[in-house]
Amino acid sequence: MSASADMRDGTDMRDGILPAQAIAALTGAGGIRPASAYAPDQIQPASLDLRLGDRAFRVRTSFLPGTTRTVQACVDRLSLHAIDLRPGAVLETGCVYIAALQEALALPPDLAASANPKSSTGRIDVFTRVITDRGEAFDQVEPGYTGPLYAEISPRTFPVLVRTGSRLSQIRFRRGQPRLTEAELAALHARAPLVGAGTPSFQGGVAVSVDLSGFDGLIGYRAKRHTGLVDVDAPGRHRAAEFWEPLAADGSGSLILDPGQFYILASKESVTVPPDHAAEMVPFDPLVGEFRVHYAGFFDPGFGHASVGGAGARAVLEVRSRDVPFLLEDGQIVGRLVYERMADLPETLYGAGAGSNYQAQGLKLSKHFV
Ligand SMILES: O=c1ccn([C@H]2C[C@H](O)[C@@H](COP(=O)(O)OP(=O)(O)OP(=O)(O)O)O2)c(=O)[nH]1
Repeated sequence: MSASADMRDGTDMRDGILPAQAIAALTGAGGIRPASAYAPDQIQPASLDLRLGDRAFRVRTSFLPGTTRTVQACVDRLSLHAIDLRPGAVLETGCVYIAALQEALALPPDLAASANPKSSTGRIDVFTRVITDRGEAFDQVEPGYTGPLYAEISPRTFPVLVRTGSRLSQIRFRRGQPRLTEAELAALHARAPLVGAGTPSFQGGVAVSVDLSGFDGLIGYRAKRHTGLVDVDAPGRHRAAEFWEPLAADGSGSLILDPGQFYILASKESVTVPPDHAAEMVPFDPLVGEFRVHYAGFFDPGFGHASVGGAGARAVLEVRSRDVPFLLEDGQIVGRLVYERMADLPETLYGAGAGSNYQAQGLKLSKHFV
């Protein structure tokens, strides 16, 4: 019997992104090895949140292990200081940290995975990527990978307070190549619009543009500098005004992105992810401008879906300009949504559970702020 047949995950081995119940079954079969029992709501409709372990290392530089090294061997060479995360620790801006995660993997050969920051992590500009032993790319887990997972964490704007169990990243499990072709995307959109109204461009994913006309007079937020700490595990406990400068709509329909500044903006189109699909926002095209949108791109099945109270939800965009000031215009295409088939319908959709903080969102800061 093959390893994959040993590890039945409840999807009858269909190609696609594993839904929550299949992630639970994969865990039961030993394909995911959590150091302790999962936290409530740790399994999301199409992903698993990853928890920080007991220790982090401040390292001199970001790195990839390459085909021959383990992450620990690289940390042994580059570590400046070990930090105990159990009582909680502050991670400073501009520094790079590596922390072992509580979830290790022993994937069957037909399952790969990819990671992304949680949306709440991206919205506070904590740059987070997952690395594996012998890994040659960030956030990518090869089919059949057996070994530990680590998070590389680098707060860019706010210093953050984290602790053992904090959930900054999430992982999706994928069998086969479930990504929709342009023709399949167009057909799905024709059945029920994936973005707003009208016919978008489907090349390389569904085009998403930025709204700079204003939501109740606001076009977005610019992060303040030299702020206090954001406790990543304290939703609703930080005053937005201490961390963010609201950007009022001035009628120009444009915004000059200041290099080095971090912005929260929103899409012009409403976005929908049908329950039997998952989506990911990818940068539009590096050739269209010196700015980057999206650091946290997973969109859950059911996001924006009317059946779970999401109608009209916008995509929140995390935006920064690179080296030069850049003029962003209302309606400019800034990202693309890539859609993938689920291996099975998730038992719970985004918006149906208590832990869905961003269903039906407009221009929305992370859940930490009120
Ligand atoms: O760049 C992004 C990424 C995601 N989302 C939306 C779609 C996604 O379905 C939702 C929640 O994302 P995620 O599950 O990553 O957020 P979270 O931080 O875990 O929040 P929650 O507690 O609501 O799950 O936010 C965006 O608007 N912009």
